[in-house]
Amino acid sequence: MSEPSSNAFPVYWEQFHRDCRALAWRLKGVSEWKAIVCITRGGLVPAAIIARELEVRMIDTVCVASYHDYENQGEMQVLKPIDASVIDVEGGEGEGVLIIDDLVDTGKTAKVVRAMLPKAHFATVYAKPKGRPLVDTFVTEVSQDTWIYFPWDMGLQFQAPIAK
Ligand SMILES: O=P(O)(O)OC[C@H]1O[C@H](OP(=O)(O)OP(=O)(O)O)[C@H](O)[C@@H]1O
Ligand SMILES: O=c1[nH]c(=O)c2nc[nH]c2[nH]1
Ligand SMILES: [Mg+2]
Repeated sequence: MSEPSSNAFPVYWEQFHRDCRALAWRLKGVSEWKAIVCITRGGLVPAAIIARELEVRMIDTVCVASYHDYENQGEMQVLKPIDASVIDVEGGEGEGVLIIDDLVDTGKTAKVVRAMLPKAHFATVYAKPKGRPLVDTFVTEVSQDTWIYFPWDMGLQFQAPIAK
């Protein structure tokens, strides 16, 4: 079991959309992107925004699960591999393929997916220091003891006044 995160980094929809657009700007011109592979489920929303901005229409998923319990990573399971039509793009190693995830934390997910397409470009919106060496392009780094709260995981609730 890992130490609980001591900092919280809540991300709102508007900020997330802006950060995904910033990532698209960084990726524009890096390569002629032939396909996007998004790592479910966290990569689905950024991949939709980036595919729209970079006009990529060939989109696939690689389905993995490892955080079965909040903040505690278990054994990595690959539920669905990358499709052969994407593996075969440009001769098989991932040249011109963009892999998208919402964040890299320990780097465990990135390591497993990178091994599937070694020449693909790996991009995330957020990165923590342990996983950062596995990412080619990202937008914002947060400390390792920060937990990022995504808008799709949150809801509105009453806040007690600060004075209380
Ligand atoms: O760098 P790591 O320590 O491997 O952590 C990063 C991964 O953890 C989260 O996914 P998660 O496995 O929780 O599944 P989800 O995307 O379905 O929420 C996140 O979306 C990344 O894919
Ligand atoms: O919502 C999340 N926030 C995080 O900081 C994180 N790290 C791994 N998996 C994560 N999921
Ligand atoms: Mg994920």
